[in-house]
Amino acid sequence: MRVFFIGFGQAGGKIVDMFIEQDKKAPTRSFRGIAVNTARTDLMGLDNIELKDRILIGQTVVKGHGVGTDNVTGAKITADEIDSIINTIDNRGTHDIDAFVICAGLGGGTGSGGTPVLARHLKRIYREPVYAVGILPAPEEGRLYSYNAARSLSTLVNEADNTFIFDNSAWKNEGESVRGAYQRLNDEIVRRFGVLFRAGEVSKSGVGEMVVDSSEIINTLRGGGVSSIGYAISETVSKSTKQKQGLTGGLFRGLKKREASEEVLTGEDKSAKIIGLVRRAMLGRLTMPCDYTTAERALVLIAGPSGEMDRKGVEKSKSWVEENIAGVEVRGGDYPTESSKVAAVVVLATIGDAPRIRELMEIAKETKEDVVKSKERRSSMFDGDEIDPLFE
Ligand SMILES: Nc1nc2c(ncn2[C@@H]2O[C@H](COP(=O)(O)OP(=O)(O)OP(=O)(O)O)[C@@H](O)[C@H]2O)c(=O)[nH]1
Repeated sequence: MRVFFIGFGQAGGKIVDMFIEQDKKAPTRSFRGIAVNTARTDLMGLDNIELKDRILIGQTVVKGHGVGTDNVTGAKITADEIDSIINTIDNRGTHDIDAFVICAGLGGGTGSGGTPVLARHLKRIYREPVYAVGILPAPEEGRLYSYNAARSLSTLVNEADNTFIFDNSAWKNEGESVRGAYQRLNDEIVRRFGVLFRAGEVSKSGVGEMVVDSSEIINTLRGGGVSSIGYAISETVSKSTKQKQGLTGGLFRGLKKREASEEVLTGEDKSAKIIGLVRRAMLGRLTMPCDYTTAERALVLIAGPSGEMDRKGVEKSKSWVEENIAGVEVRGGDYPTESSKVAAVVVLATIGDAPRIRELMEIAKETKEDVVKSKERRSSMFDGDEIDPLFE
């Protein structure tokens, strides 16, 4: 899939910078990316996004210092400067892309406010789908972050074609600070979404047993709402791969009969391994912990050495996923990579129930009520006609 990434705000910019770094190491280029921010230093800290693709917005308002966790200002600045953002996107070229993906931390100000605004405009202008990767704040970051995230997300789900959620709190370790975990969390994000977004691209390693192209990803995400991703990886170099690599010529001929009977075994072995990986991906830690049985659609992707790809394994995995989710639409396929490991990604699309999002909405509601109450209290302090103001 050819993806145009937009990193909005600090978290988004860092993550897109990593996607571009990953793409530079890949045999073929699938990604391009820009970063948008109100903070100059955040933009300067990036390594892989070209300087001309880093856009500083809101200079006249916040003078390059960021919006300080105020997402209403983030949204306003983005709306005011949408033309210059779209111009940069146009200049970078959009004719050959399959989708836009906006990445942002939803708890801050710039990315949180800007992402829904940008999604709306991209959808208005381009035909390609617009997805978001939204990072949820950990509760320990405070209620303002949760409030921002809830407001941003509830707006975003109506603007983007689908929103992938990554929950910082589910991924940081016990006793670890969120900030201290950023690098590791970002690695996890880029690894998972890298496998997903690279699917369908032509690779030097050949084509898969069951090719999956970008239209299948797009159809999986068509339901909108929020989605979560599972991922698992295994060491490969199975017995059959070793044998194929090591046995040639006379030696190979001599062992042909034995190998033929082993092939059956290793064939089943390969299927079993893929099914096992897919189960681990779906039942393990998801980018957003949620009830996978409420997913409306799913996509199963296997990436790894071509010798490890197995049609039957993918088919069986798809059936297993289908038995376990609410909907019946399960797509899937595989593609070869030059890695020595097999990776499985399961996209659980359009999730019907996610306790973490319910919790976030609840915190936001309480926060809003508290803000209203405290405003009323404050203004009531100065109520009354007993004291005359100095002037009207
Ligand atoms: N996973 C991850 N989360 C991050 C990272 N940086 C910040 N966050 C989270 O993102 C939220 C804050 O968003 P930022 O991107 O820092 O804020 P911003 O969009 O730049 O907005 P302002 O700084 O308010 O102008 C918080 O919940 C942070 O925990 C990162 O590198 N990785």
